[in-house]
Amino acid sequence: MEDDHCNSLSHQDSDLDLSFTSSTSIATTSARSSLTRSSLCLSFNDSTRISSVSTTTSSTQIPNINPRPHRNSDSDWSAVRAATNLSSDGRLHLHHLKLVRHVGSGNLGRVFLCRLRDSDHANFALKVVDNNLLTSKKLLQVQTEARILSSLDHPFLPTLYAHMEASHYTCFLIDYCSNGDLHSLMKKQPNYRFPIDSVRFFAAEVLVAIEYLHSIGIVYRDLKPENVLIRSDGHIMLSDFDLCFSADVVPKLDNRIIRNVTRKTHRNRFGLSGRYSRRRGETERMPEFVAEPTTAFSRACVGTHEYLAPELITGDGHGNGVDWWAFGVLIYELLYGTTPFRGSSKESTLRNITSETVRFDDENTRGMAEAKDLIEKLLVKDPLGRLGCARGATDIKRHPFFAGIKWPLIRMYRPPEVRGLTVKKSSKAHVGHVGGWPLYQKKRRSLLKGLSCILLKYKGAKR
Ligand SMILES: Nc1ncnc2c1ncn2[C@@H]1O[C@H](COP(=O)(O)OP(=O)(O)OP(=O)(O)O)[C@@H](O)[C@H]1O
Repeated sequence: MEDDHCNSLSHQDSDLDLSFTSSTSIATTSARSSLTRSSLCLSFNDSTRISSVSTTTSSTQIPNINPRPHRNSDSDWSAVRAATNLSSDGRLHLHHLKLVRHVGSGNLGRVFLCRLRDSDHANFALKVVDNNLLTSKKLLQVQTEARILSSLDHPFLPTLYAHMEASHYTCFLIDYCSNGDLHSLMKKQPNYRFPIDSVRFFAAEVLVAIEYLHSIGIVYRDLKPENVLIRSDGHIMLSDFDLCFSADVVPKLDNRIIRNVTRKTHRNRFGLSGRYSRRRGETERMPEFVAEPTTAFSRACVGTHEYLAPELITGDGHGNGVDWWAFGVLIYELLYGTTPFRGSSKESTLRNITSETVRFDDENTRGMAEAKDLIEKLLVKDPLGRLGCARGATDIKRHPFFAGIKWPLIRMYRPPEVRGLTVKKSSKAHVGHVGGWPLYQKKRRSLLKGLSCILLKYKGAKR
């Protein structure tokens, strides 16, 4: 009941109405339950980069509005900006918000669906952390999450509209994802398995989100379907950044050498450069942008059992490769409804991860051979030989499983039609399904056909 506003926040931050903390009795929309695979955070003898963050909590307000270029002109930002402009100190406060309902609880805090008091059209998620209930380790995780959230600016990652520190609460105002998480959606599918084109869609978007995180030096470390939320438009949003660590990244332009291919430009009848032909025997250099934190290093054992990479379990230290391993596990789970190394206990799962190779017992229906090949290349025990570890998403995007995807248009693909996914119509034009031929290409072809007919007629008339 979205409109049954639960306990609202008080009008003065200094005089917080804490009654909303009792709202846990309200049913959660997410399928999170006691069966949820929880993230673990064990430290070996390594302080990791997280420790560079100060442990003191500030009661003063952190400047809470950062411009987010990719969302700058959208209505949610406009609503937040309008509320902020009316505020006496030019900041957003808790009293500008009304809570609608409790959405779920995590390791660190609770998440509420909320709206701005003066504008009912935009939904937001408010993550509320009670600092008094946290150990110093968890406080560090909250600070990591705050730091990471404030640096993100990507359509498949949360936009931090405001970061509020009030009394002993830390609050993050981010995008609300009305379609819940991918794990809950998976449970609604027949045999918990998504059709292959849906897996391709979700995997492609997750890949782009991780590519962005790595390009700014963030190793995510907690990839799993529970942390892939789905927005109202059917596109994904990665969540939960408390286990991330930061590393240096040096972006570079690599030259990819393509053998046996020569491109020769043809001229079409209008004198425009048209299609290319290929000739054997020559090589071509193609510049590619690579920004992968290949020197990232941490010894902390964090993540979720079934998704841990072998190097995390052995504790020898790990880097960017843990995300590419987890990406392989994610694709496997979305396709098969279970993870590849799952054992009868957590210990046997960990043993399987370090000793077993991934196995597939089913037939190769359409697209499955490519999917299996990609999974095998991601689930290589040695990170040095794992796809993605050396050059990041650039290499993974080229895998035949993703053939045909127009990566710059990824936001424009139509989300899959799967059971339980309600996609709100957006004003954005779609370019087709990820598995199919983008619609805009069909349109462009018929437009060109029409144009050439007109030009031929015109030439004929002149003669
Ligand atoms: N922006 C959001 N929109 C909709 N639901 C959300 C949003 N963020 C979190 N949730 C849901 O709220 C619940 C709690 O999320 P939260 O991130 O606090 O916990 P968590 O995922 O368990 O993370 P942690 O690892 O920090 O415990 C989860 O069920 C999650 O799916």
